[in-house]
Amino acid sequence: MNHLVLSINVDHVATLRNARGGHFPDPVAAAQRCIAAGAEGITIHLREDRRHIRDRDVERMKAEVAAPLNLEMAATEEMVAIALRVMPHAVCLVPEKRQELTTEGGLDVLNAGPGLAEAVKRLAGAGIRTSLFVEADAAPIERAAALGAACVELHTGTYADAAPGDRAPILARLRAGAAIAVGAGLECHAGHGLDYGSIGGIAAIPEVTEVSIGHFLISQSVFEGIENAVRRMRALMDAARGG
Ligand SMILES: CC(=O)[C@@H](O)[C@H](O)COP(=O)(O)O
Ligand SMILES: NCC(=O)COP(=O)(O)O
Repeated sequence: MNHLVLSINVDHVATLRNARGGHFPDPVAAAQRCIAAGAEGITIHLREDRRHIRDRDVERMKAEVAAPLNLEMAATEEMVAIALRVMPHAVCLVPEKRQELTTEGGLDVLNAGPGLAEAVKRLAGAGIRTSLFVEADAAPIERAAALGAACVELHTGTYADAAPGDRAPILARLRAGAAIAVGAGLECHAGHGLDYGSIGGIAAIPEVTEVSIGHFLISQSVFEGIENAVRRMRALMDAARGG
């Protein structure tokens, strides 16, 4: 089967750093270790409230990590300006609520105002691979293609949070969504909440070409080290992909 790219989200290294207000642990150093261990990209989410990743982290990540940088952000004027200045390899536009603990679902692409279309146009026009974080339904996926996005990232949080015995219908919806995305000419990515137990189902979807995984792997690093956690995830992905 085709290769599945693993992009590690290091947001929660910054969460730990910010807990004490200093410089340790450094999310850039963590990202470098992930790449050395076999990850192929780094994802960071610059939130409007800067609760974990901060502006300087975005700049350093671009300058100091030799791997494609995927910047997750809301489609606001402030964030678009930052992306156009830093020029990450990729931007994934996500919904964002200040009160949420984490991203709760896909973008409401169908009811989005002109700001979303304008953001896609400016980012894609600057040569940044632009993705929309969506639920695995035909309407938002097809609208993402119509807006000129290069990719969609399917929200896997509902699948990952479900009990293993309840996952089959959710996985079937993700599988169908991935086929719709590719049929619409989009690259199909997936992410949110994935762990060692849930990655197999997603990695086995051939249309999915990239996954981003963060909270679980950074947490698991406490027990087995970040390099081992990345290697183990990579091995599970490869096994699900058929070697
Ligand atoms: C868009 C997405 O799925 C996320 O992973 C998001 O970046 C998570 O944000 P937090 O890292 O703040 O939970
Ligand atoms: N886009 C998903 C992501 O970056 C990581 O999400 P999570 O594994 O931290 O839930």
